[in-house]
Formats: sequence, C-alpha cells, structure tokens
Amino acid sequence: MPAPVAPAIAPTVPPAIPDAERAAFEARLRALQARYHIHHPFNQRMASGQCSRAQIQGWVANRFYYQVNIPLKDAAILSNCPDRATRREWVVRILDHDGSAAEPGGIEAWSRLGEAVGLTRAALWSQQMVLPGVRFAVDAYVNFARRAPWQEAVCSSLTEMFAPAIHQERLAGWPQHYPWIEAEGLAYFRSRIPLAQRDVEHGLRVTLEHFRTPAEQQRATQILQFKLDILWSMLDAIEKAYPE
Ligand SMILES: O=C(O)c1cc(C(=O)O)c2c(n1)C(=O)C(=O)c1cc(C(=O)O)[nH]c1-2
Repeated sequence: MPAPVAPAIAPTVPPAIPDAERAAFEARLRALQARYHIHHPFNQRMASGQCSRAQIQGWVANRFYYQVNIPLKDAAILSNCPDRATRREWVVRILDHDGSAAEPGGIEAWSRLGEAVGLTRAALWSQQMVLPGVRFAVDAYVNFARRAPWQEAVCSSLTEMFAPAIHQERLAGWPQHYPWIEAEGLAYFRSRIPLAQRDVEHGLRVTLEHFRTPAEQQRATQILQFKLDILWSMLDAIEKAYPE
C-alpha cells in the first residue's frame, strides 16, 4: 500500500517576484505618464498663462467635484479591504482631504483656492458650475472603487505618480502668469506634493505585489489608463464649456 501523500498546504506568503520583473512592471506603469492630463491642451494653456479668469474659475469649480469625491473613493476602498494593515495606512487619505481638529484638510484648502480665484464659497459648494461630463467622469472613478477588488482600486489611484509635477508646474507658473490670484490660494498644490509621494509609495507597494502574471500586469496598465482617461475627460468637458 503506497504511503499516504501529505496534503498540499497553501503557502501563506506568495513567492517573491524577481526585482527585475518588478522594476519592468513599474516602468510600464510610469510610462503611462505620456497620457497624463498635464499634456491636455487645456492644461497646457493654463500652465502657459493663456487662460482667462473665467476659464480658471471654471476649472477650479469643476475640479472641486473631484476633490470632494476623493474621500468617498478612499472610503469605498477601505470598505472593500479586509486587510487591517492596509486599512491603517489607507485611512489617513480620508483625513488628508476632510481635515481634522489639527488640520483643515485638502477640501478646505481647495475652497481657499476657490476664493483666491474670485469664486464665492457658495458658488463652489453649490456645485452649480459642475459640468455633466465632469460629474460622469468623477462618478465613474468612485463607482469603480466601490465595485472593483480593492487592489484594483488602489492601482487606479496611481495617477498620483504624475501629480507632483503638475502641482509644481502651477506653483512655478501661476504667480507670474496670473498675478490676480491671491498667492495663499496656491497652498493646496504645495501641500499635495509630499502627500502624493507618500500615497504613491503605498499604492505602488500594493500594486507591484498584487499584479503578478503578464495578464494581471496588463490589467493593471488598463486600470491606470482608465483613470488617466477620467482626468483627461474632465479637461475635455471643461475645455468645451470654456472655449478660448
Ligand atoms: O491636480 C491634479 O492634477 C491632481 C491629480 C490627481 C491625480 O493624478 O489623480 C490627484 C490630485 N491632483 C489631488 O490633488 C489629489 O488629492 C488626488 C488624489 C488622487 C487619487 O486618485 O486618490 N488623485 C489625486
């Protein structure tokens, strides 16, 4: 009688991915920078000082809808994530935007940007200026985070890899191009640079660990492209509503 075969025990720790493979995957994700909204014609006009006051106000009022939805998106990711260590690291993103007793937070900073460009708080908070295309695009992001496996939603946040450059671009250019914007209004962009870098460090760790096979990694690039398309569509809608 043959000796009984020991039952296979599922490994609790997945095998390590070779460093070179990981680096190649990360490089493929980073290469999608070419599709970032920093290259959108509206952003290029905004960055080179060609936007009117009405266009800047339209952009700020519409982007506010993105800002107020980011914490809902992050809460959706938390609600789908059974891993306590990940939740502990992720939850800070909600307070970054919503603020706390100690810090007014990103949404408040964006409201100040609104005032700095001449929008009243009522105009901003009423969301009356939010365009249908912007609403659809942002809602698609939140809905994706609600429905997708949490690691996929984490991957979709990785456009933040490219965000510090666009914040820097505004900090460097706006004071000279748009001297009518009160300088304190730009604090939001300054505050996001270190936060985006921290977020990306975490988001990349999750993504590089989770998407392993070529097919999974292909899926990750498609998810990142989907998110790039959301940001791009927002500017398409804004550009159409506020023509030159
Ligand atoms: O101003 C920008 O162009 C820009 C882009 C992005 C981005 O790439 O998703 C974010 C932000 N800003 C931002 O301020 C922000 O808080 C943020 C959070 C996220 C996200 O997906 O979780 N993206 C972004």
